[in-house]
Amino acid sequence: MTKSIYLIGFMGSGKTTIGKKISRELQLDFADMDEVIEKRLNKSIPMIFKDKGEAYFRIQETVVLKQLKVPIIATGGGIIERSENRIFMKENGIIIYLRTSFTEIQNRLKDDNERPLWVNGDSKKLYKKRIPLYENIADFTIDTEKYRKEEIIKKIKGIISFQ
Ligand SMILES: Nc1ncnc2c1ncn2[C@@H]1O[C@H](COP(=O)(O)OP(=O)(O)OP(=O)(O)O)[C@@H](O)[C@H]1O
Ligand SMILES: O=C(O)C1=C[C@@H](O)[C@@H](O)[C@H](O)C1
Ligand SMILES: [Mg+2]
Repeated sequence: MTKSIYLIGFMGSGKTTIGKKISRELQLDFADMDEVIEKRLNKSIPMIFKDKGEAYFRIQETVVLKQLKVPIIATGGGIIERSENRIFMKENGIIIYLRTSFTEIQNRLKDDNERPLWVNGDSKKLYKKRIPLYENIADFTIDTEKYRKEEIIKKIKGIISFQ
């Protein structure tokens, strides 16, 4: 594999969960961008947002995106916000969008307090704004409500096997 697989989608779409499982099953290196940022700054995402603000987080996110060279990458939900990130992913990888409805995300994240923009922001508005961005850059789209996790993983493995 020369290109990375970038998993994209709204918060709670399963990028981290699915990415980790695939990398384990295929024994391919994996990076979760949020985890990389947290380790680098030695701070949790909520603390980064609280202490430094979203703009600072977005800068770190772009730096990490450009440095990571591993086969499977779980991005953060906001990776598509910057056009710079979208161009980079398009040029350097295969982009897989894990499509999930807002209702299902509400269900999955009902007890979450680790995602500042989910907890504090207008998440419905954010969701509506981002959907076209995910859709427009995706090379492949997988509906995470139509398929079980195992089936999603199988589909992604299929995509990888063609690279
Ligand atoms: N396909 C799925 N079906 C049901 N629940 C799921 C599915 N994928 C993930 N989940 C659950 O949704 C929650 C959020 O998943 P996860 O952390 O993988 O999302 P994410 O896309 O990485 O979010 P973020 O953008 O905030 O990093 C977890 O509790 C996870 O178990
Ligand atoms: O959707 C977003 O903007 C975010 C999603 C998470 O993965 C984290 O990257 C952070 O909480 C911001
Ligand atoms: Mg994640």
